[in-house]
Amino acid sequence: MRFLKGIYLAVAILLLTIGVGLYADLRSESMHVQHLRIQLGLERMVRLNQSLTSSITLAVVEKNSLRAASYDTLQSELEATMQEVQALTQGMTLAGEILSLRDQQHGLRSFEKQAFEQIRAQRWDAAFQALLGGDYVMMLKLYEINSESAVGALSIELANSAQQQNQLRQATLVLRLLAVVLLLWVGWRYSRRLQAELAEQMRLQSEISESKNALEATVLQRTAELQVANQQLETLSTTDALTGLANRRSFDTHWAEEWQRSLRQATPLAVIMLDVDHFKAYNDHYGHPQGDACLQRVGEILRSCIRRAGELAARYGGEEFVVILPGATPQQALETAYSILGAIRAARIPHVDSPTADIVTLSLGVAAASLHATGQREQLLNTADLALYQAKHQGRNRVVLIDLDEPDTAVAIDPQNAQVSAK
Ligand SMILES: Nc1nc2c(ncn2[C@@H]2O[C@H](COP(=O)(O)OP(=O)(O)OP(=O)(O)O)[C@@H](O)[C@H]2O)c(=O)[nH]1
Repeated sequence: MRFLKGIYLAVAILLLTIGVGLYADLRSESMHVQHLRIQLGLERMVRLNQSLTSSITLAVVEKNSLRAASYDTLQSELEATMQEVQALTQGMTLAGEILSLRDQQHGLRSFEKQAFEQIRAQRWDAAFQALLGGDYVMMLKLYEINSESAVGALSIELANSAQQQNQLRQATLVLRLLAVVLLLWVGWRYSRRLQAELAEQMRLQSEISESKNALEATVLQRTAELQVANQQLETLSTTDALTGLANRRSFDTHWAEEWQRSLRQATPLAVIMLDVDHFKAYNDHYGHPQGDACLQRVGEILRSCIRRAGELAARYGGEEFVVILPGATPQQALETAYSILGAIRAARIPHVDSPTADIVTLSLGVAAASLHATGQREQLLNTADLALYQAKHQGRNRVVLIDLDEPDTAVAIDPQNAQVSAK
C-alpha cells in the first residue's frame, strides 16, 4: 500500500507540474502579447500627440487655420488609444505612469484649446504666445520624457514577468524531478521487496522440499522397518521359539500346500513323525532346561538332514517332531528317517535313565503314498502317527514305515543292522 501511495503522489505531482507548466507557458505568451499591445499603444499615443502638437503649432506658425483641421479626429483617436492602454495596464505598476501621461495629455489639450480660440479669432500673436510661451513647450517635453519612461517601465515589467514565469517553470521542473526521483525510489523499493519476497518464497520452497524429502526418507525408513518387523512377526508366527524349526501352524499350512501340489502333479508324498524316547525320564534326570537343550539339538539334527527343496521339519508339539518330504518315494523317505536316527545316535547325548540305550534315541514313523485320492491327507498323517506308535511299541530307537500304496504292509527297520523287516 505504501508503494501505491508513493506512485499516486508522484503521478499527482507530475500532473500538477505539467498543468502549472502549461499555465505558465500560456500566461507568458499572453503577457507578451499584452506587453506588445501596450507598447504599440504607447508608441501610437506619442505619435498622435506629436501629430496634434505639430498640426496646431504649424497652423499658428503659418497663420493658417486650415492646418488644424484634422485636430479633432486626431484627438479622439488619441483618447481612444489612451483608454485602450489604460485598460491593458490595469492592475500593473505601469498604470500610475499611464494616469500621469493622461493628465499631461489633458494639460496639453487645454493649452491647445486656448490656442484654438485665438486662431479662430485670427489673433495669431496671442495664439503664438499660448503655445510657444514656455509652459506648453515644457509640458510637451515632460510628456515625451514620461512616455519614454513608461516604455522603459513596460520593458522592466515585461522582464519581471518573464523572470516570474521562468522561476515558475524552474519550480515545476524541480518538482517534476522530485516526482521522477520519487517514482524511481518507489520502483527501487518495490523491486527490493519483490526480490525479498522471491527469496523468501524460494527459501520456503526449499524448506518444504527438504521436509518433503526428509518425510519421504522417514516414510521409506519406517516402511523398511515395518517390512522387517512384519518379516520378524511372520517368522515368529511361523517359527518355534525353542528349536527354530517351523511351528505347528506353519506345518499345517505347508502340509496342505504340499498335499495339493502332489495331487495336482501326481507326485509321491511322505511324512515322518518322530519322538524323543523316554523324554520324561530325561527331563526328570537332567532337568527341564537341559531337556530344552536336548530338543534344540534334535532341531539342529533335523535341519541338517532336511536339504531338498520343499522339505520341511517342524515341531509338532512337546517332544514330537514332523518332517514333510514332497516327491519322496517310500524308499527315499526311509533313507531320510534313517539318516535322522543315525545322526541322533552319532550325537551321543547321554541319557542314563533310558531303558532303551544310554544315549538319547528317537522313534520314527514314516508314512508314504505315491497315488493320492481326496481325503487321504489326514489319513497319511494318522498313518505316520500309527507307524510312530508301532516304532515305540516295538522297542523304540527305530523306524517304522507304512506305505499307503500297499496298506497291508508295514515295514520296520533296524537301522543299526540296516535291515528291513515286514510286520
Ligand atoms: N524340557 C522340555 N520338556 C518337554 C517339552 N515339551 C514336552 N516336554 C516333556 O516331554 C515329556 C513327554 O513325556 P511322555 O509323553 O510321557 O513320553 P516319554 O517320556 O518321552 O516316553 P515315550 O514317548 O513313550 O518314549 C513330558 O515330561 C513333557 O513334560 C519342552 O518343551 N521342554
